[in-house]
Amino acid sequence: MGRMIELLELTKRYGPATAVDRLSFEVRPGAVTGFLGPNGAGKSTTMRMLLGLHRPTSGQALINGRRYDRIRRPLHEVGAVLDADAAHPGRSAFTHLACLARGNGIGKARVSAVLQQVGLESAAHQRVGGFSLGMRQRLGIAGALLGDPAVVLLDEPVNGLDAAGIRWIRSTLRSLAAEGRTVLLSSHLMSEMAVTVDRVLIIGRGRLLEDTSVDEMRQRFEQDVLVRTPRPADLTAVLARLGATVGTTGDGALIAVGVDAAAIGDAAAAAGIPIHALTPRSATLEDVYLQMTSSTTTYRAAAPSSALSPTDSAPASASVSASASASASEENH
Ligand SMILES: Nc1ncnc2c1ncn2[C@@H]1O[C@H](COP(=O)(O)OP(=O)(O)OP(=O)(O)O)[C@@H](O)[C@H]1O
Repeated sequence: MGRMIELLELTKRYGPATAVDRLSFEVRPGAVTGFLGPNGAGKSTTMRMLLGLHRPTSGQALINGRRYDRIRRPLHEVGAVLDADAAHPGRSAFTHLACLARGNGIGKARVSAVLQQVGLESAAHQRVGGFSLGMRQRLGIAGALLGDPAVVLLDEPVNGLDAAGIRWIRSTLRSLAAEGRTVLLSSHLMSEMAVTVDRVLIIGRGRLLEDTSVDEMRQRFEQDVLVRTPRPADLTAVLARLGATVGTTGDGALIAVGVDAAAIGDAAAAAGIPIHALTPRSATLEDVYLQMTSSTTTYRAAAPSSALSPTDSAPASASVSASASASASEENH
Protein backbone atom coordinates (compact mmCIF):
# COMPACT_ATOMS: atom_id res chain seq x y z
CA MET A 1 0.00 0.00 0.00
CA GLY A 2 1.17 3.48 -0.78
CA ARG A 3 1.31 5.98 2.00
CA MET A 4 -1.73 8.00 1.38
CA ILE A 5 -5.25 9.07 2.14
CA GLU A 6 -8.20 7.06 0.92
CA LEU A 7 -11.91 7.70 1.25
CA LEU A 8 -14.40 4.97 0.45
CA GLU A 9 -18.04 6.06 0.17
CA LEU A 10 -17.52 8.19 3.23
CA THR A 11 -20.79 9.55 4.59
CA LYS A 12 -21.71 11.67 7.61
CA ARG A 13 -25.26 12.60 8.49
CA TYR A 14 -26.34 14.97 11.20
CA GLY A 15 -29.98 14.07 11.71
CA PRO A 16 -31.67 14.70 8.38
CA ALA A 17 -28.74 16.73 7.02
CA THR A 18 -26.03 14.96 5.01
CA ALA A 19 -22.74 16.79 5.54
CA VAL A 20 -20.61 14.28 3.62
CA ASP A 21 -22.27 12.18 0.95
CA ARG A 22 -20.62 8.95 -0.30
CA LEU A 23 -17.32 10.66 -0.86
CA SER A 24 -14.61 8.52 -2.48
CA PHE A 25 -11.16 9.65 -3.48
CA GLU A 26 -7.47 9.01 -3.04
CA VAL A 27 -4.83 11.55 -2.22
CA ARG A 28 -1.47 10.61 -3.63
CA PRO A 29 2.00 11.05 -2.21
CA GLY A 30 4.51 13.49 -3.63
CA ALA A 31 2.00 16.20 -4.43
CA VAL A 32 0.11 18.96 -2.71
CA THR A 33 -3.61 18.34 -3.07
CA GLY A 34 -6.18 21.03 -2.44
CA PHE A 35 -9.51 20.08 -0.92
CA LEU A 36 -11.86 22.77 -2.12
CA GLY A 37 -15.46 23.64 -1.65
CA PRO A 38 -17.69 26.49 -0.60
CA ASN A 39 -18.49 27.09 3.05
CA GLY A 40 -20.46 24.19 4.44
CA ALA A 41 -19.44 21.80 1.66
CA GLY A 42 -18.17 19.25 4.18
CA LYS A 43 -14.41 19.78 4.15
CA SER A 44 -13.90 20.05 7.90
CA THR A 45 -16.24 17.17 8.60
CA THR A 46 -14.26 15.01 6.17
CA MET A 47 -10.93 15.98 7.72
CA ARG A 48 -12.25 15.29 11.19
CA MET A 49 -13.42 11.84 10.15
CA LEU A 50 -9.96 11.15 8.71
CA LEU A 51 -8.50 12.05 12.09
CA GLY A 52 -10.95 9.97 14.07
CA LEU A 53 -12.59 13.05 15.61
CA HIS A 54 -15.96 12.21 14.06
CA ARG A 55 -17.31 8.77 13.39
CA PRO A 56 -18.57 8.23 9.84
CA THR A 57 -22.24 7.34 9.46
CA SER A 58 -21.04 4.90 6.81
CA GLY A 59 -18.06 4.36 4.57
CA GLN A 60 -14.41 4.64 5.49
CA ALA A 61 -11.67 7.22 5.82
CA LEU A 62 -8.26 5.57 5.73
CA ILE A 63 -4.72 6.77 6.22
CA ASN A 64 -2.06 4.45 4.88
CA GLY A 65 -4.73 1.80 4.58
CA ARG A 66 -5.96 2.03 8.14
CA ARG A 67 -8.55 3.90 10.17
CA TYR A 68 -7.02 6.56 12.33
CA ASP A 69 -7.97 4.80 15.56
CA ARG A 70 -6.16 1.67 14.38
CA ILE A 71 -2.90 3.49 13.81
CA ARG A 72 -0.40 2.51 16.47
CA ARG A 73 1.67 5.69 16.52
CA PRO A 74 -0.53 8.30 14.83
CA LEU A 75 1.85 11.24 15.14
CA HIS A 76 4.41 9.25 13.13
CA GLU A 77 1.96 8.61 10.31
CA VAL A 78 -0.22 11.69 10.07
CA GLY A 79 0.33 15.26 11.15
CA ALA A 80 -2.63 17.62 11.18
CA VAL A 81 -3.29 21.28 11.71
CA LEU A 82 -6.99 21.86 12.20
CA ASP A 83 -6.97 24.90 14.40
CA ALA A 84 -4.23 27.47 14.85
CA ASP A 85 -5.34 28.07 18.43
CA ALA A 86 -4.91 24.58 19.73
CA ALA A 87 -1.89 25.31 21.94
CA HIS A 88 -2.38 26.50 25.54
CA PRO A 89 -1.73 30.26 25.58
CA GLY A 90 0.20 30.14 28.84
CA ARG A 91 2.76 27.67 27.55
CA SER A 92 5.84 28.38 25.55
CA ALA A 93 6.13 26.99 22.06
CA PHE A 94 8.85 24.65 23.24
CA THR A 95 6.84 23.38 26.21
CA HIS A 96 3.77 22.85 24.04
CA LEU A 97 5.73 20.76 21.56
CA ALA A 98 7.72 18.99 24.27
CA CYS A 99 4.48 17.80 25.89
CA LEU A 100 3.19 16.53 22.57
CA ALA A 101 6.52 14.87 21.88
CA ARG A 102 6.74 13.19 25.28
CA GLY A 103 3.28 11.66 24.88
CA ASN A 104 4.46 10.12 21.64
CA GLY A 105 7.89 8.94 22.62
CA ILE A 106 9.65 11.69 20.72
CA GLY A 107 12.77 13.35 22.14
CA LYS A 108 13.51 17.01 22.79
CA ALA A 109 16.05 17.18 19.97
CA ARG A 110 13.22 16.66 17.53
CA VAL A 111 11.29 19.51 19.19
CA SER A 112 14.21 21.86 18.56
CA ALA A 113 14.50 20.58 15.01
CA VAL A 114 10.87 21.27 14.09
CA LEU A 115 10.98 24.69 15.76
CA GLN A 116 13.92 25.50 13.56
CA GLN A 117 12.22 24.04 10.50
CA VAL A 118 9.26 26.41 10.90
CA GLY A 119 11.41 29.40 11.80
CA LEU A 120 10.28 29.69 15.41
CA GLU A 121 13.55 28.92 17.18
CA SER A 122 14.00 32.47 18.41
CA ALA A 123 10.45 32.50 19.83
CA ALA A 124 10.71 28.99 21.29
CA HIS A 125 10.50 30.16 24.89
CA GLN A 126 7.88 32.86 24.49
CA ARG A 127 4.31 32.29 25.60
CA VAL A 128 2.06 31.09 22.80
CA GLY A 129 -0.56 33.60 24.03
CA GLY A 130 1.61 36.40 22.65
CA PHE A 131 2.03 34.80 19.21
CA SER A 132 0.62 36.30 16.05
CA LEU A 133 -1.69 34.19 13.91
CA GLY A 134 1.21 33.49 11.56
CA MET A 135 3.37 32.24 14.44
CA ARG A 136 0.54 30.08 15.79
CA GLN A 137 0.10 28.61 12.33
CA ARG A 138 3.84 27.81 12.22
CA LEU A 139 3.59 26.22 15.64
CA GLY A 140 0.69 24.08 14.43
CA ILE A 141 2.80 22.90 11.53
CA ALA A 142 5.74 22.22 13.82
CA GLY A 143 3.48 19.98 15.91
CA ALA A 144 2.22 18.22 12.81
CA LEU A 145 5.79 17.48 11.72
CA LEU A 146 7.04 16.23 15.09
CA GLY A 147 6.66 12.56 14.21
CA ASP A 148 8.02 13.01 10.68
CA PRO A 149 4.71 11.78 9.22
CA ALA A 150 4.22 10.71 5.61
CA VAL A 151 0.76 12.31 5.56
CA VAL A 152 0.06 15.93 6.42
CA LEU A 153 -3.45 17.41 6.67
CA LEU A 154 -4.21 21.10 7.04
CA ASP A 155 -7.63 22.71 7.39
CA GLU A 156 -7.74 26.24 5.91
CA PRO A 157 -4.06 26.84 6.69
CA VAL A 158 -3.82 30.25 5.04
CA ASN A 159 -7.02 31.70 6.46
CA GLY A 160 -6.23 35.12 7.85
CA LEU A 161 -2.50 34.99 7.10
CA ASP A 162 -0.66 37.91 5.55
CA ALA A 163 1.18 37.63 2.25
CA ALA A 164 4.47 36.58 3.83
CA GLY A 165 2.72 33.93 5.92
CA ILE A 166 0.91 32.57 2.89
CA ARG A 167 4.15 32.42 0.92
CA TRP A 168 5.84 30.59 3.75
CA ILE A 169 3.04 27.99 4.01
CA ARG A 170 3.16 27.49 0.26
CA SER A 171 6.87 26.82 0.11
CA THR A 172 6.74 24.63 3.20
CA LEU A 173 3.95 22.46 1.76
CA ARG A 174 5.71 22.22 -1.58
CA SER A 175 8.89 21.00 0.03
CA LEU A 176 6.98 18.47 2.17
CA ALA A 177 5.45 17.10 -1.03
CA ALA A 178 8.82 17.10 -2.75
CA GLU A 179 10.05 14.86 0.06
CA GLY A 180 7.42 12.35 -1.03
CA ARG A 181 4.77 13.12 1.57
CA THR A 182 1.04 13.20 0.97
CA VAL A 183 -0.15 16.73 1.63
CA LEU A 184 -3.83 17.65 1.75
CA LEU A 185 -5.05 21.12 2.55
CA SER A 186 -8.54 22.49 2.55
CA SER A 187 -9.68 25.91 1.46
CA HIS A 188 -12.81 27.57 0.17
CA LEU A 189 -10.79 29.89 -2.07
CA MET A 190 -9.49 28.71 -5.42
CA SER A 191 -7.24 31.73 -5.72
CA GLU A 192 -5.29 30.60 -2.66
CA MET A 193 -4.88 27.13 -4.04
CA ALA A 194 -3.98 27.83 -7.64
CA VAL A 195 -0.32 28.50 -6.97
CA THR A 196 0.11 26.04 -4.12
CA VAL A 197 -1.46 22.79 -5.18
CA ASP A 198 -0.84 20.27 -7.96
CA ARG A 199 -4.18 18.56 -7.73
CA VAL A 200 -7.63 19.64 -6.64
CA LEU A 201 -10.53 17.75 -5.17
CA ILE A 202 -13.63 19.90 -5.32
CA ILE A 203 -16.68 19.11 -3.27
CA GLY A 204 -20.12 20.66 -2.99
CA ARG A 205 -22.81 19.63 -0.52
CA GLY A 206 -20.70 16.74 0.62
CA ARG A 207 -20.27 15.26 -2.85
CA LEU A 208 -17.24 15.05 -5.09
CA LEU A 209 -17.52 17.41 -8.06
CA GLU A 210 -14.01 17.20 -9.49
CA ASP A 211 -10.79 15.25 -9.01
CA THR A 212 -8.30 16.79 -11.37
CA SER A 213 -4.99 18.58 -11.74
CA VAL A 214 -4.68 22.34 -11.68
CA ASP A 215 -3.15 22.24 -15.18
CA GLU A 216 -6.04 20.23 -16.52
CA MET A 217 -8.46 22.63 -14.91
CA ARG A 218 -6.74 25.59 -16.52
CA GLN A 219 -6.94 23.99 -19.95
CA ARG A 220 -10.54 22.94 -19.59
CA PHE A 221 -11.95 26.39 -19.86
CA GLU A 222 -13.54 27.40 -22.94
CA GLN A 223 -11.44 30.17 -24.30
CA ASP A 224 -12.93 33.02 -26.26
CA VAL A 225 -11.55 35.91 -28.27
CA LEU A 226 -12.62 39.51 -27.91
CA VAL A 227 -12.63 41.28 -31.29
CA ARG A 228 -13.13 44.95 -32.09
CA THR A 229 -13.94 45.94 -35.62
CA PRO A 230 -15.80 48.85 -37.25
CA ARG A 231 -17.78 46.27 -39.28
CA PRO A 232 -19.15 43.87 -36.64
CA ALA A 233 -22.03 42.54 -38.73
CA ASP A 234 -19.74 41.60 -41.61
CA LEU A 235 -17.20 39.98 -39.34
CA THR A 236 -19.91 38.07 -37.50
CA ALA A 237 -21.03 36.57 -40.79
CA VAL A 238 -17.45 35.61 -41.69
CA LEU A 239 -16.81 34.01 -38.31
CA ALA A 240 -20.11 32.15 -38.37
CA ARG A 241 -18.99 30.59 -41.66
CA LEU A 242 -15.86 29.39 -39.83
CA GLY A 243 -18.10 27.66 -37.33
CA ALA A 244 -17.60 30.14 -34.50
CA THR A 245 -20.29 31.20 -32.10
CA VAL A 246 -20.29 34.99 -31.92
CA GLY A 247 -21.76 37.17 -29.21
CA THR A 248 -21.41 40.85 -28.44
CA THR A 249 -20.36 42.82 -25.40
CA GLY A 250 -22.27 45.86 -24.18
CA ASP A 251 -19.84 48.21 -25.87
CA GLY A 252 -20.07 46.65 -29.33
CA ALA A 253 -17.10 44.30 -29.31
CA LEU A 254 -17.56 40.72 -30.52
CA ILE A 255 -16.89 37.64 -28.45
CA ALA A 256 -15.98 34.66 -30.59
CA VAL A 257 -15.98 31.10 -29.26
CA GLY A 258 -14.71 28.09 -31.17
CA VAL A 259 -12.11 29.84 -33.29
CA ASP A 260 -8.69 31.16 -32.33
CA ALA A 261 -7.26 34.64 -32.74
CA ALA A 262 -5.07 33.71 -35.73
CA ALA A 263 -8.00 32.26 -37.66
CA ILE A 264 -10.08 35.34 -36.93
CA GLY A 265 -7.29 37.65 -38.11
CA ASP A 266 -6.74 35.63 -41.29
CA ALA A 267 -10.45 35.47 -42.13
CA ALA A 268 -10.89 39.19 -41.51
CA ALA A 269 -7.89 40.02 -43.71
CA ALA A 270 -9.16 37.78 -46.50
CA ALA A 271 -12.56 39.51 -46.34
CA GLY A 272 -10.97 42.97 -46.17
CA ILE A 273 -12.50 43.70 -42.75
CA PRO A 274 -10.38 45.95 -40.50
CA ILE A 275 -9.60 44.64 -36.99
CA HIS A 276 -8.93 47.11 -34.20
CA ALA A 277 -8.37 44.67 -31.39
CA LEU A 278 -7.99 40.92 -31.08
CA THR A 279 -7.70 39.61 -27.53
CA PRO A 280 -7.70 35.91 -26.59
CA ARG A 281 -9.23 35.46 -23.14
CA SER A 282 -9.45 32.52 -20.79
CA ALA A 283 -11.46 32.07 -17.66
CA THR A 284 -9.50 32.20 -14.44
CA LEU A 285 -9.40 29.17 -12.21
CA GLU A 286 -11.59 31.11 -9.83
CA ASP A 287 -14.22 31.54 -12.57
CA VAL A 288 -14.19 27.84 -13.27
CA TYR A 289 -14.40 26.91 -9.65
CA LEU A 290 -17.29 29.28 -9.02
CA GLN A 291 -19.08 27.88 -12.02
CA MET A 292 -18.61 24.33 -10.78
CA THR A 293 -19.76 25.02 -7.28
CA SER A 294 -22.41 27.69 -7.81
CA SER A 295 -25.27 25.25 -7.99
CA THR A 296 -24.21 23.59 -4.76
CA THR A 297 -23.62 26.66 -2.65
CA THR A 298 -25.91 26.83 0.30
CA TYR A 299 -26.45 30.16 1.89
CA ARG A 300 -26.46 30.23 5.60
CA ALA A 301 -25.83 32.62 8.43
CA ALA A 302 -22.25 33.79 8.33
CA ALA A 303 -20.10 31.94 10.82
CA PRO A 304 -16.36 31.54 11.01
CA SER A 305 -15.35 28.11 9.81
CA SER A 306 -14.00 27.16 13.21
CA ALA A 307 -17.28 28.01 14.95
CA LEU A 308 -18.69 24.54 15.11
CA SER A 309 -21.79 23.65 17.02
CA PRO A 310 -21.38 22.63 20.66
CA THR A 311 -21.31 18.91 19.97
CA ASP A 312 -18.26 19.41 17.82
CA SER A 313 -16.46 22.03 19.81
CA ALA A 314 -13.73 19.69 20.97
CA PRO A 315 -10.28 21.16 20.46
CA ALA A 316 -8.48 19.78 17.47
CA SER A 317 -4.83 20.19 16.87
CA ALA A 318 -1.77 18.55 15.55
CA SER A 319 -1.53 16.60 18.69
CA VAL A 320 -2.53 13.07 19.18
CA SER A 321 -3.24 13.77 22.80
CA ALA A 322 -5.66 16.51 21.87
CA SER A 323 -7.10 14.30 19.17
CA ALA A 324 -7.59 11.50 21.61
CA SER A 325 -9.37 13.66 24.14
CA ALA A 326 -11.46 15.19 21.39
CA SER A 327 -12.44 11.74 20.19
CA ALA A 328 -13.49 10.84 23.66
CA SER A 329 -15.66 13.91 23.97
CA GLU A 330 -17.12 13.60 20.52
CA GLU A 331 -19.85 11.40 19.77
CA ASN A 332 -22.99 13.18 18.98
CA HIS A 333 -25.24 10.18 19.09
N1 LIG B 1 -22.21 18.97 14.54
C1 LIG B 1 -22.98 19.26 13.49
N2 LIG B 1 -24.31 19.16 13.55
C2 LIG B 1 -25.09 19.44 12.50
N3 LIG B 1 -24.63 19.85 11.31
C3 LIG B 1 -23.31 19.98 11.17
C4 LIG B 1 -22.40 19.70 12.24
N4 LIG B 1 -21.14 19.91 11.79
C5 LIG B 1 -21.26 20.30 10.51
N5 LIG B 1 -22.54 20.35 10.12
C6 LIG B 1 -23.06 20.72 8.80
O1 LIG B 1 -22.41 19.92 7.85
C7 LIG B 1 -22.12 20.65 6.68
C8 LIG B 1 -20.64 20.61 6.37
O2 LIG B 1 -19.92 21.37 7.32
P1 LIG B 1 -18.34 21.52 7.29
O3 LIG B 1 -17.94 22.36 8.44
O4 LIG B 1 -17.72 20.18 7.18
O5 LIG B 1 -18.13 22.31 5.94
P2 LIG B 1 -16.80 23.01 5.40
O6 LIG B 1 -16.72 22.64 3.99
O7 LIG B 1 -15.67 22.69 6.29
O8 LIG B 1 -17.20 24.53 5.51
P3 LIG B 1 -16.31 25.81 5.90
O9 LIG B 1 -15.58 26.20 4.67
O10 LIG B 1 -17.39 26.77 6.25
O11 LIG B 1 -15.46 25.40 7.04
C9 LIG B 1 -22.64 22.05 6.93
O12 LIG B 1 -23.91 22.19 6.34
C10 LIG B 1 -22.72 22.14 8.41
O13 LIG B 1 -23.72 23.03 8.81
